[in-house]
Amino acid sequence: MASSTTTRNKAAGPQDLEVRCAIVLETISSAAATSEAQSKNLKLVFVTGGPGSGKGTQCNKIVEHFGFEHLSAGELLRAEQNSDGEIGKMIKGLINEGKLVPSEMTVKLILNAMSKCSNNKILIDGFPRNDENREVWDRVAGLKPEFIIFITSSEEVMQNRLLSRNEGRDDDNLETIRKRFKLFNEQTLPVIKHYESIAAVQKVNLQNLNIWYTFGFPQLLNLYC
Ligand SMILES: Nc1ncnc2c1ncn2[C@@H]1O[C@H](COP(=O)(O)OP(=O)(O)O)[C@@H](O)[C@H]1O
Ligand SMILES: O=c1ccn([C@@H]2O[C@H](COP(=O)(O)OP(=O)(O)O)[C@@H](O)[C@H]2O)c(=O)[nH]1
Repeated sequence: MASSTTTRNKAAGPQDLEVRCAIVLETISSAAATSEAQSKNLKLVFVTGGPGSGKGTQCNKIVEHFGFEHLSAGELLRAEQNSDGEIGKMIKGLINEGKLVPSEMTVKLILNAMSKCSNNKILIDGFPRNDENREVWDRVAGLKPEFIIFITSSEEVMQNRLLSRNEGRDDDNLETIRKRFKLFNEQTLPVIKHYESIAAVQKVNLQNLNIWYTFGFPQLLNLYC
């Protein structure tokens, strides 16, 4: 409990109290989306891995070959950062600092996006990133993933990929990349460890694989989804 509070304070800052309250209120209404989601026989797969490990790349291939819908938490947040007002500014600031956006906001965006999906097979890319993310997800969404894909690579390879991916992202600079790696090691790896005790985690090293890995996923996807 104490560690979630610390993470929460670090991510949001005291000036965001008003913003946080608004988010919590909106989150309650997205609980309605959750019960609808449950009745759709949803199959969720979480896709995790360090920044630049290739999560988005593999997700695009899985969508192409296995008919999943791809929801990237980072992309949903980047779309939201352009919204007017304090919330957009807050998200932009946190992403550019390599910090996490408050969990309520991310969960709300994922649930809203899920409620618009007609597909019942959904990849959730880049979430949850820390224990507090997972707690809020479990509390608000209450949906367990069928399994988790965990993509690994060395930091050197991931850093080179991020610095040359040319997507115009402000957070793909050396200083922020180092902060994102630190956050991944300190906060995301423990969440993956947690999932290893309650769900199947498929770990795939794509460091030397210059191609997509879809050929490795069919058994899993057929088995679980
Ligand atoms: N297996 C791979 N081999 C070489 N380059 C890759 C591989 N997977 C992804 N990339 C490249 O690395 C960069 C980061 O990949 P991306 O899928 O955006 O990572 P993430 O979503 O994990 O941040 C992109 O430019 C992508 O084209
Ligand atoms: O659940 C999430 C997912 C992403 N982010 C923010 O969005 C950034 C980019 O995440 P994304 O998954 O798009 O990229 P990656 O860092 O994996 O390359 C992260 O560094 C965080 O600042 C967040 O706060 N919560």
